Amino acid sequence: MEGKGKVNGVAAMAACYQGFDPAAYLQYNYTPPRADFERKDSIVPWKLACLHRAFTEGDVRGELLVDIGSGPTLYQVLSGCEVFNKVLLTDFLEVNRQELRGWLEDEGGCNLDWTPYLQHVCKLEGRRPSAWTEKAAKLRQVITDIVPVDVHRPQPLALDTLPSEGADCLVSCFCLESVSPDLAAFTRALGHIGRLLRTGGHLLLIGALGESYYFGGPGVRIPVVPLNEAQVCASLKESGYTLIRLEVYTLPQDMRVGVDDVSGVFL
Ligand SMILES: Nc1ncnc2c1ncn2[C@@H]1O[C@@H](CSCCNC[C@@H]2Cc3ccc([N+](=O)[O-])cc3CN2)[C@@H](O)[C@H]1O
Repeated sequence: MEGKGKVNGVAAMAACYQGFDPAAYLQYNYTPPRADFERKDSIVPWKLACLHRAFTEGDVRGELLVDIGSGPTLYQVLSGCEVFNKVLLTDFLEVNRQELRGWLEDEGGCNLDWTPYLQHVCKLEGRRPSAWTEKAAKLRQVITDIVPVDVHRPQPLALDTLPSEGADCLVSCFCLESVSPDLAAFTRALGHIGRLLRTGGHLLLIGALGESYYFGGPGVRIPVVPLNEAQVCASLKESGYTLIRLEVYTLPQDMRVGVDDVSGVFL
């Protein structure tokens, strides 16, 4: 039964995603109050500060950074693009890959203005906010491709996508728990993406705690496997990772805006 449940669960998740609406999703999660750069306790500035620290304080740098399940967002690689020569973006849905290409081609074909994000990360880097145009150019220069991914496959990417030794670093934000029907599938997916990483490479994983659903568009309710810190740590250990640091952010009441039932964020 477990095997049968596994196939149906993953197939059912893929069916849920057919209604995913990038523009609505960006509106729900990447505009104020969740993305309010004037508020220290807003979620997006917290995430950007954690990613900035991870890519500048540790020895996390190298040739290739791969973002697993990019969705329609770029914030997850705004710091990493300064310390990796190549950045590969990936997503399961063509609509999201198209959204990312729209920004890359800089012809106004995207649904969110990333300027405040670029300016905020420049500030974190001690640069003047007007350096955001240089950061945008840097990002467009290092993003080598935007490719399909499926974390439920033992080989999540097409075989010839990565060099034989794998990626130096993976980043994955709010993806695995939102695409896995249960904890076992979440843990298996962690193992699958781990095989894309070279020995000694780093995984930066951002995810939701206590989330059981979210809206991927108007009326598009997508089930999520609710996780707590202990389960995240156990799944990482079980799929072969050594945990370096875990940080948890608890959502203030006014960040709970009805688009999901997230109670916290881990990184
Ligand atoms: N099999 C698959 N393999 C890889 N990617 C897949 C697969 N299926 C779907 N995908 C791909 O994964 C998806 C990634 S977006 C997932 C959204 N995660 C939940 C949402 C996000 C969010 C954001 C911000 C905050 N916050 O507190 O600030 C909270 C939350 C919690 N709600 C989507 O791009 C889909 O296209």
